[in-house]
Amino acid sequence: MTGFGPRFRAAVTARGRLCAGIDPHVDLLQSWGLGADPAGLDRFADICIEAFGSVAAVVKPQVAFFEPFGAAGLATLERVIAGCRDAGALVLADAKRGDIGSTMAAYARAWLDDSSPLVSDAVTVSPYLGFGSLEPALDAARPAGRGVFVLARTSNPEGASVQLADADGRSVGQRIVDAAAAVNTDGAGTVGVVVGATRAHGLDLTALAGPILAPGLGAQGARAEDLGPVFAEADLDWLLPASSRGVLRAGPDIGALRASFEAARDEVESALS
Ligand SMILES: O=C(O)c1cc(=O)[nH]c(=O)n1[C@@H]1O[C@H](COP(=O)(O)O)[C@@H](O)[C@H]1O
Repeated sequence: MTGFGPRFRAAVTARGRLCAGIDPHVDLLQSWGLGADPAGLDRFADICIEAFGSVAAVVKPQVAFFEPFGAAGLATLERVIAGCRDAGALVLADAKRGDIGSTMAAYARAWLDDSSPLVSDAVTVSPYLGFGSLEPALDAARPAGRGVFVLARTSNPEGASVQLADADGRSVGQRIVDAAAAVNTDGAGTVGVVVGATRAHGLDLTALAGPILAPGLGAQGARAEDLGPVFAEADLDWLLPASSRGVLRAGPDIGALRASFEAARDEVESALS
C-alpha cells in the first residue's frame, strides 16, 4: 500500500495546493437559500460534492457542522465523504479527535478503517492528551495509506497560550512537529501537522517529511501572498493551504462555486511558484 505522503503528493501535483473546506454554517445555508434543516444540509452537500469532488486535491468536511443534525447529519456526511472520494478527491475529515489510547482506537476505527461508513483518507486529531495517545490512529492509518493531521500551531489567536508554552527548551508546538517528523522517518508521510496561515508560527518544519495543512485563507484574513513568507523555511511541496467560507460564499451555483475554488487555488499556486 502506498503511504499517505505519496498519495498526498500525487493529488496536489495533479490538482493543485488548495484544500476545499466544506463547512455548512447555518448562515451559509441561509445565504444559499436553504433551510437550516436536514434537507438544506443535504442540498448543500450535493452542491459541494459536484463543485469540488472532481477538481480539489483534498476536501475537508468540518464534522462539527454536520453533528447538530444528528443521525441525518451523519448520513449526509457519509455521502459527502463517499461522493468526493468517488470523484477522485482525498477526504480529510476535520473531526479533531483526541482521547486516551483505548478510546482513540475507536476514533481510529470510525475515521480510518474500511469497515466504517465514515472512512476517510485522513483525519485531524488533537495531541492534548500527549502525542503518544495518538498511536492507535497512526497504527490504523499507516498500513492503509491513510493520514493523521496533528494540531501544532492553530490559526486562532488563543492557541498561543498552549502551543507556544516552553516544554524543556522547545515550544509545545515544536515538540508536536518533532514527534511527527520522527514517525515520518519511515518515508510514508503518515503524519501531517496543522499550522495556521494567519501569522508567523516560529516552527522549524524542515524535518517533517509530511503534509502541512494551513487553514486561515480567506475568512480568517490570510492571503495567498502571505504563504511564502509564513512558510519560508518549509518544503512548499508539502503545503496545503485551506479555505472554507472564503470559497463557499460564492455558492449555491455549482459553476460559480467551482470557479471560486479554482481562482483561489490558482492564486495559491502562483504565489508559491
Ligand atoms: O484543523 C483545521 O482545519 C483548522 C485548524 C486551525 O488551526 N484553524 C482552522 O480554522 N481550522 C478549520 O479550518 C476551517 C476554517 O474555516 P474558514 O475560516 O471558513 O476558512 C474550519 O473548519 C476550522 O475548524
